Amino acid sequence: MKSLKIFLIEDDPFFGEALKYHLKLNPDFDIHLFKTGKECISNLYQKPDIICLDFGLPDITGDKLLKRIQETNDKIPIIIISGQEEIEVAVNFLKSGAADYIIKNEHTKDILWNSINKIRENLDLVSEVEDLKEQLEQKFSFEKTIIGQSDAIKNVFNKINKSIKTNINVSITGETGTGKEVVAKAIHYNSERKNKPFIAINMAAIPKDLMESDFFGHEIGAFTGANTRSIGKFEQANGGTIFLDEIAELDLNLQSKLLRVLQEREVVRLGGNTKIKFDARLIIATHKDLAQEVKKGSFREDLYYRIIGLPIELPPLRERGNDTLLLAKYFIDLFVKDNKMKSIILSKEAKDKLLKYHFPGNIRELKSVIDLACVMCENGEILSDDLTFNSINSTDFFLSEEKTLKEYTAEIILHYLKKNRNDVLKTAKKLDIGKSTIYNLIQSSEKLK
Ligand SMILES: Nc1ncnc2c1ncn2[C@@H]1O[C@H](COP(=O)(O)OP(=O)(O)OP(=O)(O)O)[C@@H](O)[C@H]1O
Repeated sequence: MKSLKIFLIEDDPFFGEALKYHLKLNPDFDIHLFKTGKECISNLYQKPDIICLDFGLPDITGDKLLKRIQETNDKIPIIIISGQEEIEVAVNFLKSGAADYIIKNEHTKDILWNSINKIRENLDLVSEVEDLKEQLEQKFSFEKTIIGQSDAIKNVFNKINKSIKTNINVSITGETGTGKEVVAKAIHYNSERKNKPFIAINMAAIPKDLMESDFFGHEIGAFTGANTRSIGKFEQANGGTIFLDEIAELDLNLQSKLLRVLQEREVVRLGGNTKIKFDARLIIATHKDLAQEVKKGSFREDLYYRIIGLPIELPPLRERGNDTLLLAKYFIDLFVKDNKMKSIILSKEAKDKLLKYHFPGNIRELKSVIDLACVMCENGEILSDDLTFNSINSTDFFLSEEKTLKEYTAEIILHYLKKNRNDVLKTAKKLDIGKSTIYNLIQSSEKLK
């Protein structure tokens, strides 16, 4: 715990020393005793945390000294110690910004002790809040935390910068693990809404029958088990940002309800009839091609146009070139710091291996590969063998077989044919090829048997 610098201004040497002696019983209190107001002012450069002032000093009255201190720094809590018992005097001091007013008597030292401790608790809270604010700002000053220097990521930074100046809806697309949520948070925490809530909802993670109540809230008795009123996520996000992740998973019924809510900018809780206004910026994300979903009929066209706003496309990691190595180094440094380890570097072979791999799980996968490599490596260097790829995406394996394009094509057609129970017409339509291509393929594979 940081020690507390306390200025004690008291002209009565006996009383001053007695207070000093008592307060010094707390080893965290760093007491500086002065006998005059002038001494106090000329020592303000030492930045005291608290000042305890005697009301009747020989060179200056308590109220004047209070003012002089406040002119230099109005944040320092000042405790007035006075022989005057009139309530009016105390009230005037408190009105002028004194933190406390203590009467001089045999209890002064104990009351002062408690008063200082209370102020200290407050100061600790204030500094904790300041620290957290600073951390938050650092956390989301996106150029420092969204790592990358490729043209692709610079383009993303440019779009983030554009979006934070207005309230435009933002739609973020990209494969899993490309940083869609990171970008959504960066927009929120760098916008004017940063001190209001950021509420994220993942459509793929909420059971369909709970979604509506989760979005819009419910009143008591709205459905079996609704024993309490619940405030929905849209209401919670008021003034801030609502992030709808995996929006393509929303069913058509909820899509139309969402459209209405976005048009009217108000929600009605389930089982209620009051319209509640809300003001939240909308950011949506999906790994699917929404325009394609509209074409397929699984996503409403009118909702699509309402939410699309400023589109930000996050490229897969494999298209970000050297960013893979920058990110790898960033994750190594994080791991080393979190685990209080000595520094670790990547060998040339390990770098080559990372650059060759195509990371279907993108940055999330890179982070887990690096974390494991930091644990496995020896002598502070990650070698190629320390990098283990546990990709569950079978495309890697499929492509690693190195067949000809004709062979791959045949394999794909046969796969879909089997999936469609040998329905040639359906398969041809799905793959957008002529049915004769499929018949020819079947014939030639029959011949091979
Ligand atoms: N450019 C980046 N710099 C540093 N860390 C990143 C970057 N992009 C993503 N990350 C990290 O990668 C992980 C995955 O990011 P995030 O959850 O934002 O991805 P996502 O696209 O929303 O994934 P999903 O589609 O699966 O929800 C997180 O740990 C995030 O902090």
